[in-house]
Amino acid sequence: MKEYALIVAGGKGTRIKSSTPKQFLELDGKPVLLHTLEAFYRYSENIHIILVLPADDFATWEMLCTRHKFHKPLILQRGGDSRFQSVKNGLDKIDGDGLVAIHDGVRPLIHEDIIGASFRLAAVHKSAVAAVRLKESIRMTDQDTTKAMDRSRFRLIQTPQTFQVDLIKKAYSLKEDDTLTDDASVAERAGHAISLFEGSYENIKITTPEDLVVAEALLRSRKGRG
Ligand SMILES: Nc1ccn([C@@H]2O[C@H](COP(=O)(O)OP(=O)(O)OP(=O)(O)O)[C@@H](O)[C@H]2O)c(=O)n1
Ligand SMILES: C[C@](O)(CO)[C@H](O)COP(=O)(O)O
Repeated sequence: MKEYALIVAGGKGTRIKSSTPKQFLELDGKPVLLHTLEAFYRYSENIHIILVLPADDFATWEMLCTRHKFHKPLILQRGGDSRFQSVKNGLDKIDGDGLVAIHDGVRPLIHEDIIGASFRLAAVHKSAVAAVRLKESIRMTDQDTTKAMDRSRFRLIQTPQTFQVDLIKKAYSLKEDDTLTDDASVAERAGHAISLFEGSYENIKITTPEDLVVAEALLRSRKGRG
């Protein structure tokens, strides 16, 4: 089955408060996004990568990304005003069937084993979404009151989120809704059951400044492990 990776890197990174979008900030000597792309090519030299870049200054980001030569060229696409729009634009670049792993460009610590597991499981279950258990207690808050919750019933959801191409394209053809924060919620809204699999605590999303420090430390420790 044909395998695609749809890497969304079209955001502005407002929460990290940097003038350069966070996917292009340097992490252990190279841009965050390059770490992410390299992990997918480590998984497979034959994977088809669609890379969604910010629509503002698209030509600049395009030049930056094509300067680095991979053995298989990236398929570039313009992002939209929301992650939903960026994923939808990226899916437009896929013709025919297969499986697509949708992944945040700002999760540079993704490991090729997780990518492989997501494709294997999606081939069987039509969807495969990386998730981890909570390591802390949680409470539900409601104005002035709070209530302890059973953490064993919850998962933190990561990417990759891998789907059959036709399923996820149809799901993204429905109307955008702000409450749909990931691809699993978009597929679920379209009536599909979502299969979870074990992600990794290392697969962090660079969202706020301290995440860069943690990512740098994790990358160094990986190098130390060889
Ligand atoms: N319009 C958008 C918004 C987000 N993303 C991508 O979706 C992933 C996860 O989004 P998030 O961490 O929220 O990124 P930003 O939207 O850039 O960050 P912020 O919400 O802080 O502005 C990122 O790789 C980001 O580049 C995208 O492709 N297009
Ligand atoms: C897709 C995602 O990374 C799964 O955890 C997450 O929902 C993105 O959220 P954000 O608020 O747009 O960063």
